[in-house]
Amino acid sequence: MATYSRLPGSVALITLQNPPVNALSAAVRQGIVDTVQRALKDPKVTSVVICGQNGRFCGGADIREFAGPMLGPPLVPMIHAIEAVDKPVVAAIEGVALGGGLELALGCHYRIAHSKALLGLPEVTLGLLPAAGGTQRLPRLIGLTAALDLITTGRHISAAEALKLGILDQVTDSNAVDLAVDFVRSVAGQPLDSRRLSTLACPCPPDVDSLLDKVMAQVRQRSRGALAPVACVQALRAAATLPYTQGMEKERDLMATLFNSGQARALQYAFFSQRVVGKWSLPSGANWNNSTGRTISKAAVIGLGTMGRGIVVALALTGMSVVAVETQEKQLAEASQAVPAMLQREAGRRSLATPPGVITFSSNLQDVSEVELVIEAVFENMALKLQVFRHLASVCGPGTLLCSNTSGLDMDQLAAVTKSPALVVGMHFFAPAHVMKLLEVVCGPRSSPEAVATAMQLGKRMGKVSVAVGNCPGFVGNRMLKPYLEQANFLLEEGATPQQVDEALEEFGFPMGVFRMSDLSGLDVGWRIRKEAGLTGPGVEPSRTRQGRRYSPLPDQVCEAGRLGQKTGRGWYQYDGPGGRVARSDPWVHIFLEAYRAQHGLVARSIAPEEILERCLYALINEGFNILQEAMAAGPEHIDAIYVFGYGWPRHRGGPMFHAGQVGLGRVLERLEHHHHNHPDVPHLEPSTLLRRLVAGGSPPVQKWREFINKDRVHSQL
Ligand SMILES: CC/C=C/CC(=O)SCCNC(=O)CCNC(=O)[C@H](O)C(C)(C)COP(=O)(O)OP(=O)(O)OC[C@H]1O[C@@H](n2cnc3c(N)ncnc32)[C@H](O)[C@@H]1OP(=O)(O)O
Repeated sequence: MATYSRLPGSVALITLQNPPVNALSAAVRQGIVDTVQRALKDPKVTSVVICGQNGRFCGGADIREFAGPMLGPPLVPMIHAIEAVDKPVVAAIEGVALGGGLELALGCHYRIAHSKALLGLPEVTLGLLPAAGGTQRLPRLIGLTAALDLITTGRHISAAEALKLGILDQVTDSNAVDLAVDFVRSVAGQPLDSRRLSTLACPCPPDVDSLLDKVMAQVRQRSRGALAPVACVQALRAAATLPYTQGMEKERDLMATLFNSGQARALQYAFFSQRVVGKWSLPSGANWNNSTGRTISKAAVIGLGTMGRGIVVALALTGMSVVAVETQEKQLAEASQAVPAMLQREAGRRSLATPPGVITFSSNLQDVSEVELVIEAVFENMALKLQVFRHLASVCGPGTLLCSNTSGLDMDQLAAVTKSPALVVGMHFFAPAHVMKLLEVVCGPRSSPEAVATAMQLGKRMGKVSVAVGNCPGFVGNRMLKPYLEQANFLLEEGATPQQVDEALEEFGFPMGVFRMSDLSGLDVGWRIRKEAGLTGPGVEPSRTRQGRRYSPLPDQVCEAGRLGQKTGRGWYQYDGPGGRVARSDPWVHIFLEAYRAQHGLVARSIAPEEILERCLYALINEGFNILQEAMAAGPEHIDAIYVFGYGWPRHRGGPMFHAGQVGLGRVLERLEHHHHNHPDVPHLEPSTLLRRLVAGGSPPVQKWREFINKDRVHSQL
């Protein structure tokens, strides 16, 4: 709703009220329409200020309402009516003015903001465009070039930047509403024509067409199949080339197409998934709301390889002091050069309010005795990690939280060698750890609510999307990746080339196909994990089966040929040299694949992109159903957030579990059955019991899956 009050000096104050972000729900829109009418009719009112309750102007349209029928007054005529009012209307912006919130402000005659306010038109991130006149008014106010940037990226900007761009008229460090009230009194009675943005011409550079073509090309390349950024450019072309009324018609038509697209639903689901995962819970009943984490001010990181360095930077960026330990002198010397430079770069990029914490480098594990939390980030080797944990247990006090940045090893085994297993949790970062948004917080069977809460809070402080997961091999992300990678290798055995597999996945929307990604991360990484699992290495027979299941030794053989990927200039592709970035097809790989197939009596066949996608993606999704069944993830949103934020799953496809729902669970089941029939020696293709149960239950939407997940799970940890 919106409240109305009359202040001394003939000012009407309209306050939007819909906590927590004063989203423009039907009730709020109705409230605005009614209160604006009241101000208009009241002869004692000469001017109007619109603000939001609790220091937040408006977070835009109420996204939750998008799923249902449109009720209440629509935004477009409401904003038109405000613009047409013949008494000055000022938007007093505190907190946020986003999406429809900023569009409402653009319909006002003046905009005044607090210096800490954030403004933006993030609709594109929800698969939409600013369709309450945003694509037509903003470019008329700040020019086409700046509007293209803001609307196609959806980025939030500071009040200072908004002032510079001309979106704001004034910025204040004190109360924005008070300033707006004073200001509006001072402009009462002045002409308003030039303040009505819809009546202005759109400032454009001389060569509008070439600018729009250039931006369209950039957007298409960046968006990897997403529709909304393209529609944003089309709407802005209309703003630059058509009168306002026709521009609005174009905006409306484009919005109608987007609004009903699967992509908008997927992106809105991704928005809420990101928030759902913050609300973790454990089977004990402990959850985000009833558990208190510790506030960490001093932490340590053990191991300063690529991951450890990134973690040190991520921690220091929160302002805490960090002890960075590396026992190998050469590695320590390199890290103590590299880490401060990384920190400086990242702090500059983020324009931080808090100065970064102090980092102390040491080769002595004893130096972590005073810290409150330790993150071990040594090599992915259980014996080594156990050794470090034993050492930590003797060096640190019994109240120190001990975390491991393992990507899939048993956290409970590590907890068992410590004095306080309840204070042990996994913190699985993704490379580069100071940049990547995802953090898997691995809850072992003995992890206490306090330990989980501390790790989740710390993740949030580092700006991560933290997802609590259960303790199983590979946790959630890497466990699902395994059948995906396995299928990619099988497809090579059967006749595909690395390029064909990568192209199908990139066309789907992944930034990189599996083989390009493997070259980037290094083929030795997976090889070492497989060696640790006894699947490869000296003494292991190079056959195509392991423990009665199909196995492809292809990646082992490529790695053992010294082709480690980009770092050696050769992997699944060839590069210009070690460290090269541009992948080119390598005749060596094709000859190698032919020889391999001949050696194993395999006859190459032509494989369609559809089969590549089905086999890779449905195998991954199937494992997601197993994970849900075993409660290693609390819900499909958790898996989807992990894949969107950590594994490059295209956001406009929501995540693997959401995608399964969009494809149709029945279809996914049928194709898995088909592929399992053709490959009975691949257990990962055998449809999950949960998937079968969901299909038998009428394929409910993803939000209802929890009702079908077996309550008497064997391994329940979440
Ligand atoms: C005709 C159609 C026109 C569409 C135009 C639009 O306006 S589309 C919407 C554009 N607006 C946005 O995209 C803003 C989305 N919100 C945010 O970016 C952030 O929530 C925030 C406003 C920057 C606040 O961030 P903060 O970290 O402080 O809080 P949360 O993100 O955790 O949000 C708190 C709760 O509020 C819910 N919520 C936020 N925005 C909206 C919204 N626009 N509609 C509905 N609900 C919203 C959010 O889901 C959180 O809810 P919980 O239940 O507490 O999880």
